[in-house]
Amino acid sequence: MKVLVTDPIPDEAIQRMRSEGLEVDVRTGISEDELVSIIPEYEALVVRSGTKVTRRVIEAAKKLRIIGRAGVGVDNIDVQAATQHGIIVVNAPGGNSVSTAEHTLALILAVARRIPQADRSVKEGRWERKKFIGMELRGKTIGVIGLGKVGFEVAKRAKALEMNVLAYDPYISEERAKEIGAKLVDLDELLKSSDIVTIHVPKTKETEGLISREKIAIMKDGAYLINCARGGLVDEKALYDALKEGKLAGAALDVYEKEPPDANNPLFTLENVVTTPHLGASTKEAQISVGMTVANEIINMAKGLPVRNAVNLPSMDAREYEYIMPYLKLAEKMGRLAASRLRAVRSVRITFRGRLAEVKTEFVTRALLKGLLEGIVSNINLVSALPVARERGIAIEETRGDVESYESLLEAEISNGERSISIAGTCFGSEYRIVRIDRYKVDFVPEGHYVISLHEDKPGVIGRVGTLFGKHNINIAGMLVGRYGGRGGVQLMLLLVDDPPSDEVLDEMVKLDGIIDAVYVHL
Ligand SMILES: NC(=O)C1=CN([C@@H]2O[C@H](COP(=O)(O)OP(=O)(O)OC[C@H]3O[C@@H](n4cnc5c(N)ncnc54)[C@H](O)[C@@H]3O)[C@@H](O)[C@H]2O)C=CC1
Ligand SMILES: O=C(O)C(=O)COP(=O)(O)O
Repeated sequence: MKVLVTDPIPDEAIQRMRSEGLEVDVRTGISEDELVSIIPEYEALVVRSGTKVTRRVIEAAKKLRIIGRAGVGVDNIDVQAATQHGIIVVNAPGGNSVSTAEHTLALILAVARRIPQADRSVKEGRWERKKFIGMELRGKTIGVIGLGKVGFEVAKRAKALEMNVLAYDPYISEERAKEIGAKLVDLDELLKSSDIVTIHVPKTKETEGLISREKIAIMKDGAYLINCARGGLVDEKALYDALKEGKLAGAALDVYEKEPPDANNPLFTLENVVTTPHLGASTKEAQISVGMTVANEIINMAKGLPVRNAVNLPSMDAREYEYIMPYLKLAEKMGRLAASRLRAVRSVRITFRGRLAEVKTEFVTRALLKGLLEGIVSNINLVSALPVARERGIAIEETRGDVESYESLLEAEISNGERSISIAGTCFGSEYRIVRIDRYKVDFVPEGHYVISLHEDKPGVIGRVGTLFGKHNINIAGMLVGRYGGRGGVQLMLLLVDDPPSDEVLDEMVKLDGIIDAVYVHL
């Protein structure tokens, strides 16, 4: 896999990818035009907040399969365009939360005690002790907007400074807020009551301009505003006016509407504004953490393993992820097997039984659809499988239930409108097995070249098949006959062959006395 890195990440992360045989090129600081011209040769792209991964970049990419964001915010990546092109976007949630929270605290203390201004004054030869009167934090109220990973860590640290913590986050539970001693309130109440307002929400269509001129107007007089999340969440012009007029006592900003900002940004002329150049995540620890997370995701992808933190796929915790992994392989193989027997699939019903019914299974469904569609649609993967299946009008139904004799069972009933096939499988640790095809009980690891056929249960059929394959010099490595209902009737045969048979061999096989049909599938 060829990997392009366009923002600075630690050497350790680059070496990690190289040690797994990945070819890594580092080209930091390149323009969009340069990126567009070189992206076609790469399968993976690693960025931070500096590179803008626009639709134009994504459309120019010919082989790109994964974009790794060594950090959290993905607002610099056109995720929708990536999804449409089947490109997985991964980030590294949590790895930089503490560093960003610490930076937020540093900004709060800096603006409340006017440290940068005082530092400048001393270095310029003055001794202005009366000028730099600050505000004690103890007993003051801090309003945390967005009680996610960073917001939570900020709240925790504010408590240690003996502050009252209010939080506004419509997506978080009361219990989570209580854990940290924060009181959940609505946005207006938070703004009216807080001496310090700090923002920790992602930049989305919903949050853009969240702290508008109207919202600033309802803030407490003499309050401070801290933005260590994203530019564009705060109306910079309105913030400037509020600071200039003395409505707000000060602001501390790590992020800007435009990055890098224009040197003549009016906010930079104000004495009561403290600034840093998007440094929240810039610690050695955070960079190693997010860099290694993304490197490992890219290595997983290169090995054909699913990734853990895709923003355009559901996320999973580590235990669920481990449990579900073999089921992803199983589901994909079940999809392939079904596709070999049915052409245009119209409906898929998936049943998760046992422990599997209790975990997040969206990946399993996607893996099954991937197996079903990969022979028909190019560039199908876990990201594109679901939208592509929907686009093609495939009805997808998921149900859950109990099971006896296995810990978990995965069942799929797949139909093309005329015929259907039903397959069931299970996993034992990391090993996956198919245990039923239609009404036939089987038990095999679906790996390798298979010929699957139906035949009349009468003497001589299996011998004739053996002779045919022998004649064409195809070694039969394994054979399994799934019997249903005792002697006679129609039975299922699975042949594991060392080499794929040609269409002519399969035609010859179907013509043999007693054979009803036969298909080849690579599992
Ligand atoms: N300055 C820097 O270098 C860094 C900045 N960040 C930024 O900080 C922000 C937060 O990051 P994390 O805590 O890791 O993300 P997160 O996803 O853990 O937390 C975001 C929180 O915002 C809440 N939220 C979403 N929409 C909301 C709305 N309309 N109103 C109120 N709350 C809302 C969510 O429920 C969630 O709890 C992101 O914008 C991220 O990009 C993160 C790391 C470093
Ligand atoms: O992780 C984030 O969201 C950040 O804002 C950090 O950005 P950076 O990786 O330092 O460019």
